[in-house]
Amino acid sequence: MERPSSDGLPFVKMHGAGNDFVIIDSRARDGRRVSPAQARAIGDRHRGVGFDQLAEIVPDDGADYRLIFWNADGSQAGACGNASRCVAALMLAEAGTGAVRFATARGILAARHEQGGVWVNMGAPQLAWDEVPLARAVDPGHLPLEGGPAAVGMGNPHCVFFVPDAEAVPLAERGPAVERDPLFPQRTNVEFASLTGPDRLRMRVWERGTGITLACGSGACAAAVAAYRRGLTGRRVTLDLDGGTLIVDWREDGVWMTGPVARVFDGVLRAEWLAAGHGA
Ligand SMILES: N[C@@H](CCC[C@H](N)C(=O)O)C(=O)O
Repeated sequence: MERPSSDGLPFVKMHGAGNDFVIIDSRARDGRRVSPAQARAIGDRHRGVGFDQLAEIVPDDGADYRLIFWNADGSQAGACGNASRCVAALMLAEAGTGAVRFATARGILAARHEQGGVWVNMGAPQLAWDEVPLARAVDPGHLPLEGGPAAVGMGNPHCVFFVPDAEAVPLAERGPAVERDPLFPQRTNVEFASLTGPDRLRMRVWERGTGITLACGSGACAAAVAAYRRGLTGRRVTLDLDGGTLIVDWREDGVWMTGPVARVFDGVLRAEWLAAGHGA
């Protein structure tokens, strides 16, 4: 079989609790960057590679690296907790250090080895209506929507519903309707969570720009923050998602999150495929 041409675009495929990512390192690409059309083409699960998010690593003057997050529909996201953990696992191994600092659209975040895993500090939750952001001044703790969900920003918007049974929610119907509710000027990620034990939530997710995913790290952070604020849990919460379990710990210096990480395969997007207009 013909080997990939050397001028193709290398990538790494990873997942964190089933939330899957294509990771492209643009630090040595002479300023070339992923375009929205390329992100959509690479994200096509039939004609491309497929991902929930594409994480692009670019250089940054004030941090070890900068991350740009792309959704499968070609839109960008200000935060992605699970991709941040996956890239941090690569970077911690590459740097041979115990900690890294990386820049994102919401500022500089940190990740480090701790308690046998890779933890990422997703920063302070955004709890004011205009920080989430919401379209008008309502109480983000109890939104005027059916079910009275909570809105929490984690660098991206989240709408968290606490329901008796997350399994019973028709996610494919409720998710897109809430994602595009006029209360969310930038659309929103949508989470349905049920309390299943002390400091433990079962959660299912509809992600803005992607749809149903097996896990969402920033969503887990938002749900843990909302659960604490409602008096349902303490500040350290275990969340069981469709693809695995995440742990969130809301500390003085930010909302920390950890969970499983796997490097699945390395590949090269063929130069011919890219040049043929797939994502041009
Ligand atoms: N999978 C993510 C969140 C990805 C971004 C989201 N779809 C958005 O548009 O905000 C995570 O692990 O946080």
